[in-house]
Amino acid sequence: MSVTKNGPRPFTVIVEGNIGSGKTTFLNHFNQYEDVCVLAEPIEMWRNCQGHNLLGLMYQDIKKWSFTFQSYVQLTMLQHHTKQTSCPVKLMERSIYSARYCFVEKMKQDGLLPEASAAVIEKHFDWIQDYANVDVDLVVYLRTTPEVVYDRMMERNRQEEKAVSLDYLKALHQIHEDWLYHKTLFKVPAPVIVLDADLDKSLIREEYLKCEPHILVSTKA
Ligand SMILES: Nc1ncnc2c1ncn2[C@@H]1O[C@H](COP(=O)(O)OP(=O)(O)OP(=O)(O)O)[C@@H](O)[C@H]1O
Repeated sequence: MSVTKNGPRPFTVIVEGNIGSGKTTFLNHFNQYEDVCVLAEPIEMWRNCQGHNLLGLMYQDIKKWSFTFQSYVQLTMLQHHTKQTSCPVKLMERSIYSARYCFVEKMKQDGLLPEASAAVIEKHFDWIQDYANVDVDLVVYLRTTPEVVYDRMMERNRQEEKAVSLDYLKALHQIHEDWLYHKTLFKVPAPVIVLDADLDKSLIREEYLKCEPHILVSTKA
């Protein structure tokens, strides 16, 4: 446990990357370690907010639902960041950071989130950063090319993602790149490990093993 301004918290790792970059697969690999608290697939919460599929609504009518969706994403991410665990390591799929820096930013750029709505999300985000325990220790960036993740997305054929275009994935890719690779866009919340996530499932294990020692630092594994 490291001690921050907000008290003790586990060594916290966030896993970031484009849609279809393999975040869930990466996180599932770490389920084998009992000292690691794995918080995967926040998408399942977005699909069921008291019976409402907010992800589906967002894709059906982005202008109408963007604020509702992003408010809920921010809440679910905050819940994951602050979730208590006795494990020395916490591994999270996405974070309040990618929600704000990648997705809210893209919606703003595209004029899909009114400025006043974006301002409210940003106010919440700033408050959370100042007063909640959302610090992280490591970012794992699953780096991909847009064409590869587009093929994966088509193959998995998620109902809600039918409207997602290659152009959208290219734009999201660029935001991830500028944020986590070139480090020119927004503040990076922790040191970044970059993995080649274009690799096929049969070869990606090697990449996982490369970063394991950096993640399991505080465990007995
Ligand atoms: N703020 C946001 N944070 C995360 N996803 C968002 C956000 N806004 C919209 N989305 C949408 O949620 C869906 C889930 O994408 P995400 O990359 O989080 O998971 P994934 O594609 O299942 O990950 P992977 O395939 O890498 O395991 C996508 O359709 C994405 O466009």
